[in-house]
Amino acid sequence: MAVEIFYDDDADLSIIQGRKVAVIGYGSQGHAHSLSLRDSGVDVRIGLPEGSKSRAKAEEQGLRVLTPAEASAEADLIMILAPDTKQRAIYEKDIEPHLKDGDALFFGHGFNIRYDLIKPPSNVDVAMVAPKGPGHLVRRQFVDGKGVPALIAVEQDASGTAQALALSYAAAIGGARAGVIKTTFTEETETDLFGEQAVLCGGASALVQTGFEVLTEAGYAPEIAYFEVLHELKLIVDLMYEGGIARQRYSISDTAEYGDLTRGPRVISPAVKEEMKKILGEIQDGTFAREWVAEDEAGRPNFTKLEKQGDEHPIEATGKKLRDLMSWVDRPITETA
Ligand SMILES: NC(=O)C1=CN([C@@H]2O[C@H](COP(=O)(O)OP(=O)(O)OC[C@H]3O[C@@H](n4cnc5c(N)ncnc54)[C@H](OP(=O)(O)O)[C@@H]3O)[C@@H](O)[C@H]2O)C=CC1
Ligand SMILES: CC[C@](O)(C(C)=O)C(=O)O
Ligand SMILES: [Mg+2]
Ligand SMILES: [Mg+2]
Repeated sequence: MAVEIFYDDDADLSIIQGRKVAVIGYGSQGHAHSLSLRDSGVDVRIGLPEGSKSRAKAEEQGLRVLTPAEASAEADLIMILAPDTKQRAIYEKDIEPHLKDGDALFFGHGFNIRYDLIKPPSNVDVAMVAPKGPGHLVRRQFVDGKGVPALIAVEQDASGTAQALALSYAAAIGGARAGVIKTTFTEETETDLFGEQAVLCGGASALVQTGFEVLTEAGYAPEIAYFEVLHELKLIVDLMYEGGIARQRYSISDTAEYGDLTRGPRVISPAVKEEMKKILGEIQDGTFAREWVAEDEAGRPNFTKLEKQGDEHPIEATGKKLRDLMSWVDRPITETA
């Protein structure tokens, strides 16, 4: 089925400019949405708990910070940009008691609706604006006059105008400069989880670490291995981003292209594709969501252990040393990261 793609000309910015928006959370996505909404002329306030380390940052950046309950009570559109595993508790304690007829409840990812963790009342719009990129780059691209594409979805259309509202919000954070695709909470959740697990984060990180290990274990210099499998990956992916895999193949040598065509399928073998299908199945049947929610409730023991192992991988120390010598990389992740 053909998708519907919307651009700035299809969006009416005045719709979101007429709302009182509360952004709950001020992390990767929260800071990007809030600052870009404000820069687009939207009345925005931030909801953060009293002890949150992000309060000072949001205030320094000129935003009004309230508690999540105060922000929800004041607003008529509430965007939840807290961690997925914390959203249900925040919703029940700080948001649900303040929902009024005509309010809108927005999400940046469909996890809590797709897996029935949050069940909103029928008198509010429930919609999603999910940028297809990390929050710090969503903000950086907005500031640079560009935009990260976004998905919008409407789960519940109490007002009859929820889609126009979601599109207006997406335009205000720069998404409609690049393209906004209409989807469902289910499609966004399942494709997003699959993308981050199998390709963008899980697949790419494991590919880079494994390539580094193979080279260094064979006795090659870690610095050369780093440049080869991590630093240059960005340059190769830049070509894919600009012109697809064909542009990448146009720019590389024919020796590289022959290796790409013949060896690539051996690395990403049919067994890898089978494993990817299994991972997708675990997302679709809720296994991953149940595992992640239980891991979080248990205090994240496995997450913490694996994160530490990743931080201690030798590629990190090698990379830090080399990036310190390149003034244009390793910019701090700040407002315009
Ligand atoms: N990271 C990304 O680029 C993307 C994320 N998303 C989605 O966006 C949502 C937010 O993710 P992300 O930006 O990564 O989250 P982060 O972990 O970066 O930030 C979470 C924010 O929520 C705050 N927070 C924690 N607990 C509470 C609470 N009880 N009440 C209010 N605020 C709270 C945190 O405060 P403190 O600073 O004090 O810890 C922090 O500011 C998720 O649904 C995610 O799936 C979607 C697309 C991409
Ligand atoms: C790729 C990871 C992501 O889905 C994103 C930045 O889009 C996330 O959840 O952070
Ligand atoms: Mg994503
Ligand atoms: Mg995601």
